[in-house]
Amino acid sequence: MYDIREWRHVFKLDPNKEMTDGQLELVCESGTDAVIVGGTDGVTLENVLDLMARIRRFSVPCVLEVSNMESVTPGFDFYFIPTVLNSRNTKWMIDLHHKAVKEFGELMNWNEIFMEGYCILNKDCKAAKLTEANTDLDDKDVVAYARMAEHMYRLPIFYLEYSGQYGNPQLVQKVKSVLNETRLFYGGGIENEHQAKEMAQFADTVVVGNLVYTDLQAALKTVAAVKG
Ligand SMILES: CC(C)=CCC/C(C)=C/CC/C(C)=C/CC/C(C)=C/CC/C(C)=C/CC/C(C)=C/CC/C(C)=C/COP(=O)(O)OP(=O)(O)O
Ligand SMILES: O=P(O)(O)OC[C@@H](O)CO
Ligand SMILES: [Mg+2]
Repeated sequence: MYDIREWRHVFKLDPNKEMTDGQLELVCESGTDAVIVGGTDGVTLENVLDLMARIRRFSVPCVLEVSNMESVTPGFDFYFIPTVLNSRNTKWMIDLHHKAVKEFGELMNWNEIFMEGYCILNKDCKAAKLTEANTDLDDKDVVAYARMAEHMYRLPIFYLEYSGQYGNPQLVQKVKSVLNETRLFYGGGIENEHQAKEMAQFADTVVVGNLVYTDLQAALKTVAAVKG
């Protein structure tokens, strides 16, 4: 399925974490809509190439979520570029992006590239620390970021990121209620089918990350929970 607007469930695999071929096969053949390759730290060209080549044995769509320029490589179906809307540092909103496009603009196939407006809400996660995210936000602040993503920046994806922590379903519902064109991705702390199903009521796309590494069987069950 190569239309990201139809994705309901995706797994996010961290190139900096170990996974056997058998485990990777279960993930790629699980019925998930796509596999995103991404992480905050330790992402290198070598570990991205290795994971991409191993995922490419399967037919599942495969995305690189760019977290640094050094690890960008051809060969993925899509490239997701995060911009952290609630960062206190313009580096993570626009500066790195400007630098990358200045250098590689000629090579970029814009049809494969999708911007993700991140709103990071778990103050303790690595991405929040790295990007100096202001996580001290109330629901109205988050809803305002969502509206900006859709109406001011016309971003294809608004990503509510709780990496490592299960978020607030009521907030996800509120955010969804103000989005029409922009797709709402929810990711963070999903540990079982129940949580995956709960967030799938409101988010367009549910992202399951760390559970793949901590409890693969539980992670696999989230696919049916979300896709029904
Ligand atoms: C040659 C070729 C094919 C070219 C392709 C063209 C292309 C796509 C070029 C890229 C152009 C471009 C504009 C790049 C942007 C450059 C860049 C570095 C932008 C910054 C991205 C950013 C804001 C990163 C910050 C961190 C972040 C938000 C990462 C997202 C992933 C995330 C939150 C993972 C969760 O963390 P995790 O590591 O899993 O944490 P745990 O280990 O605790 O679980
Ligand atoms: O690893 P978890 O907590 O499932 O989060 C998924 C994803 O949103 C991380 O970027
Ligand atoms: Mg992770």
